[in-house]
Amino acid sequence: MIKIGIVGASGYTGEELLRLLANHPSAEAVVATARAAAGKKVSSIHENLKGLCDLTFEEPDYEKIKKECDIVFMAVPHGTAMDAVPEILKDSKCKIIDLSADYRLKTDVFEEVYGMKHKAPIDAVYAIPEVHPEVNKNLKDRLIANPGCFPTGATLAAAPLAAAGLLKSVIFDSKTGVTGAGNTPSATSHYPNLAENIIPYKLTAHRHLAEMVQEVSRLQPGFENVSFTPHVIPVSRGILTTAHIETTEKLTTADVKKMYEDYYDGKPFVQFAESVPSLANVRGSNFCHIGMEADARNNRVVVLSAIDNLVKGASGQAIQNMNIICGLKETEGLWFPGLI
Ligand SMILES: NC(=O)C1=CN([C@@H]2O[C@H](COP(=O)(O)OP(=O)(O)OC[C@H]3O[C@@H](n4cnc5c(N)ncnc54)[C@H](OP(=O)(O)O)[C@@H]3O)[C@@H](O)[C@H]2O)C=CC1
Ligand SMILES: CC(=O)N[C@@H](CCC(=O)OP(=O)(O)O)C(=O)O
Repeated sequence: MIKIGIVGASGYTGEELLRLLANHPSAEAVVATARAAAGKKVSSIHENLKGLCDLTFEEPDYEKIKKECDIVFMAVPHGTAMDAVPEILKDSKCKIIDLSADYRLKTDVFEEVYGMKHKAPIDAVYAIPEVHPEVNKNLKDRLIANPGCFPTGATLAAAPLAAAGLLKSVIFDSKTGVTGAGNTPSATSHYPNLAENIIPYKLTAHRHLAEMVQEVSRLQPGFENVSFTPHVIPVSRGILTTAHIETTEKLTTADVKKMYEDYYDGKPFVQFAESVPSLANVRGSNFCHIGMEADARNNRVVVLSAIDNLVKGASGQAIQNMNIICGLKETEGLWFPGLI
């Protein structure tokens, strides 16, 4: 059994890692840290895990984690993973999968976007497995930067057209559930503000834009004509992204569909919607559902992607990456449907 440590296990992504690992045939959580909840049973905070998880929250003790764990998931806020990552990697064989943004971007871009000095720059592998199959080949990599939730849905929506070099401009318009903001209450998540409402925010300069540009331009070198606007909607989970893509040539819906089917052939977690993808069909699962239509009047394609922000957008993708770097089947512990 692969032994897992989760740093930040009292939060949403920490809970989701524990929930998914409870059913993983080859991995088990052995350490769950949380400072405020230290000493409390995990299942007293995450009551959905009663009967499934017998761990007690501990203060983070990285020397102990290094001794007891093969894989460490960092499920902590941006700017705090970097405090622990060098210590965990030093004199140990542990591999780290960091769910925060600390290792997703080049250091200078990170410092500009997140407005903080990086305390411990280290090379990491940024891994959306469907788009970066090279992760499969590097079983020696020890630090995986797990992608952001919006960039996961956005990159999956644009990747086949980008890889074909067909992008002229892309506007990602995303609707997200409230858990994307973590478990600290805010005005946006306050029920009377959000119920029966949609709240757009960070209209042109969300921090995930840099990650989207990084990933799309990796597929289509030199392409940076990307815009992104997020909206919070009154659901707890899910991100539906509408990508308005201007292409360099006119395409039919059949052309685009074929291109996407070919690109995602053999990628089990990307599936195609019969008409349009819905959040309900992917909720709780690691699937990304995609739908598309070419605009017959001009060089424009609308591509939709639906993911669960806590699963494919965070903890599920982190376990998918763990499976890959541990040489397990990519789908292990993750092969189950959405809740509808
Ligand atoms: N929510 C989402 O949809 C997604 C989140 N992410 C990223 O995953 C990370 C975790 O997010 P989420 O679970 O939502 O966050 P939460 O705010 O829900 O939880 C954060 C966790 O980290 C712990 N923590 C906070 N500060 C520290 C610290 N300095 N050292 C050790 N532990 C700390 C908290 O407990 P305590 O303070 O008591 O120790 C808590 O357990 C973030 O970087 C987030 O951006 C990525 C993709 C999607
Ligand atoms: C609703 C809401 O506030 N969502 C968050 C999503 C960010 C997130 O989850 O962070 P990472 O994916 O970068 O780790 C936001 O827009 O900042």
